[in-house]
Amino acid sequence: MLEIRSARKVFYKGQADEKVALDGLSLKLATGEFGVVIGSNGAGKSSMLNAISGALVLDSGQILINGDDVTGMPVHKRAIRLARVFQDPMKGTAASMTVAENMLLADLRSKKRTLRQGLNASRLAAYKERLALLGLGLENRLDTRVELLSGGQRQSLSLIMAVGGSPDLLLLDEHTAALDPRTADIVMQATVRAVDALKLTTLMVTHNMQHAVDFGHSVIMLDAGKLRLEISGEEKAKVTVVDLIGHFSVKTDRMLLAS
Ligand SMILES: Nc1ncnc2c1ncn2[C@@H]1O[C@H](COP(=O)(O)OP(=O)(O)OP(=O)(O)O)[C@@H](O)[C@H]1O
Repeated sequence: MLEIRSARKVFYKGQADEKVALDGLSLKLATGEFGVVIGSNGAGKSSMLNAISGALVLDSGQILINGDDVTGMPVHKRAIRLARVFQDPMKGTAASMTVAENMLLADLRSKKRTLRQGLNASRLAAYKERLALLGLGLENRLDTRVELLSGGQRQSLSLIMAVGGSPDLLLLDEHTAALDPRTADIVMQATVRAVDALKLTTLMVTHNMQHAVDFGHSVIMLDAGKLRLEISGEEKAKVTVVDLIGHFSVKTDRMLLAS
């Protein structure tokens, strides 16, 4: 469960270029809920994710994860409870290491073990099982160096590595934005498979309105640092790309073409 209470963050306060990034933002995400966050450039989406991860210190307001107030908790302590996947598929994995070695690295990071324990048979079996969740055949490529994988396979591997420690919350920070449309769809399918199988509470930021329509339990729209709209249940099942675009106060050229 995630709760953001009246989060406020102002950059360059009192100066001519003052920017209100979060303006009393409040939202709740239930345990197991997959919320998709949309909003125009500068709406506060990254600031919100950074505030949740602790990278951004709020001026006021609170962040609660599973009921615990983590507002003042340092980033490294909060990191144990959070998983985050970023835009760049090259960042979440080590290119010159194999799929299995990458899984081991993630495993050791989340469980604070030493490298001495290495890749034993039970670990390899567990990694195969995890990778199979993605539906991309990575479980059969344990000995392949990651640099030989496609961008989509690599980003999906980043995702499964990030969630190895059973986090309370998964943050997807435009994790398909750097991929071509077909690959982005493949990664989204893999994401949904993993999120469903592992019952992860997930907050995904995207500029892809079709993904916001097709995936997740709710759509959360931010505007000028506030919650502008929340759509869930039957309303979410019926919503279209055109409906979502209609709620944007600022429309980009790409959106105007799509509507
Ligand atoms: N480190 C910073 N220093 C100064 N201003 C910032 C900083 N980070 C964000 N802002 C400002 O805060 C506002 C919200 O930015 P934020 O990056 O959170 O929006 P966003 O919704 O993620 O936008 P985008 O879709 O372009 O990534 C913007 O006006 C932005 O210029």
